[in-house]
Amino acid sequence: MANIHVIDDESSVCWAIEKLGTKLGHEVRVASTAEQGLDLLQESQPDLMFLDVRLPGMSGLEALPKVKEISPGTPVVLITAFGDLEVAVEAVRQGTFDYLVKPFSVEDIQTVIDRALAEQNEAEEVRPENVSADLVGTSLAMQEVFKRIALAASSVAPIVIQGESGTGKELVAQAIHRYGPRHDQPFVAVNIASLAPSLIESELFGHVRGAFTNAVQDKRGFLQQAGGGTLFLDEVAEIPLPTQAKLLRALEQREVVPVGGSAGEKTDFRIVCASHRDLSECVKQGTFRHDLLFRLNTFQINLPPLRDRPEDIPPLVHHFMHRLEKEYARPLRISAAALEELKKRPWYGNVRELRNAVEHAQILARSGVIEVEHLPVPVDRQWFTGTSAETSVADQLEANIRGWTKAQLREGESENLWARFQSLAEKEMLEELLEQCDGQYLAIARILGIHRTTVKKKCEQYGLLSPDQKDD
Ligand SMILES: Nc1ncnc2c1ncn2[C@@H]1O[C@H](COP(=O)(O)OP(=O)(O)OP(=O)(O)O)[C@@H](O)[C@H]1O
Repeated sequence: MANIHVIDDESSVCWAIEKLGTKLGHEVRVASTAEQGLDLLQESQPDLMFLDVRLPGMSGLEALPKVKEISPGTPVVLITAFGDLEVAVEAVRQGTFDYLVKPFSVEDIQTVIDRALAEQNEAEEVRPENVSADLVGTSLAMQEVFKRIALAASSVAPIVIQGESGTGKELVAQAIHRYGPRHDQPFVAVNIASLAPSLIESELFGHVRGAFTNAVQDKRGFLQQAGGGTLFLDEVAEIPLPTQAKLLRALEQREVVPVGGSAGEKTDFRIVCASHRDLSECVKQGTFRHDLLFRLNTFQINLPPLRDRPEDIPPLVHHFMHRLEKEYARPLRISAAALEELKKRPWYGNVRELRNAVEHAQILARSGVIEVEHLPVPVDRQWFTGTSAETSVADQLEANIRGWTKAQLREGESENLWARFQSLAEKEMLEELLEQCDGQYLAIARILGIHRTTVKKKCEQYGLLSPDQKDD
């Protein structure tokens, strides 16, 4: 039997925890203010405490250091109706065990009680400096994200952030850095998709003078620049396979060898990666090394698309409006109808699209009130997913195959039609894949779902070998 204290001014919360706790065989004592709770604590030190953040008089966060002083071994679960990133960070920083966002279910309470009593205070330290409210979100999904950011910041493990474009992956990476122990060291953000594929390796690892035609002097790469701090690799799935191998080596050995160099430079950076692609899928398709994913994916944060958390739209709109008010030094408001309209839209471009829409509307709203007619037209899904382009390529291919077949028949070239078509298609596909996969048969075999020796045989058959192609 454990001794549990609940400090909350909402009697229904006290009641629910008391009822469940008693049912589980624990002794539960309740208090409705922090002051009463501290008195209770002087009488008996509980095995677990539930503490509301918003209390009349002294707040839960103010009471927390006193609780820790009186009863240092007691795991504390913070309860908040207004959970935000700062609360999450502060909660973890102060060594609280967990925090619950209202409304929560009986199952949530039971999970927390079971975990706390089993583990007895496993919370870790994070630094509180530079707390900022850049990441906005009141939805439960975002509260979970804040909680994971706080936990990620308290460790130095590699982190993978997954989410559609515009969901705030870079902001999350910045927050992990800002709240972490390396916050006063560099934060180096690199969007791999924005680099020319042929330059990715030298941009990441640097190069020595003379390594290639334009390498007129030694250059430090992003990995070296991030030394001591955090390296954020956005769109990490776009790193070519050979460079992935080099990145893995650098992470394992904490040493960076510049392109054209022979000696490695010791470096120590924390790596945070992001991708809008499912990296496990990329591994299945052979475009991402499984050992690298294994190395990077110690802890994952998934950012839900904005359309799955519409309750975040009003606070985000007000956040962006507030920033514009400050930038343009003029008050800005939004009509209820315009806000309703924004809440209804699917936001395939996520928060970035919403931010752009607010900025667009602000320019047109000369009176300072954003109305429906000031909003831009919703952007088509295909614009973000590229499905229309892909469909039209597929359509073109189909049409071309029909056209080619007709032409062959017309010209009386029907002999071995199937074999001729197959070799035509195979050759083009293999040629493209050899280029994409830097000549590695194994990677091509994974993508095609056929055996490596078949790939090799076919490449030889079509004369696609070149002396500089590496055989994995
Ligand atoms: N929760 C949020 N609160 C406030 N601003 C946000 C939030 N999420 C995203 N933004 C804003 O939306 C824009 C896009 O965010 P960010 O660049 O972090 O997204 P991303 O997921 O990294 O996008 P991409 O994958 O395209 O690089 C930025 O202006 C960012 O400030």
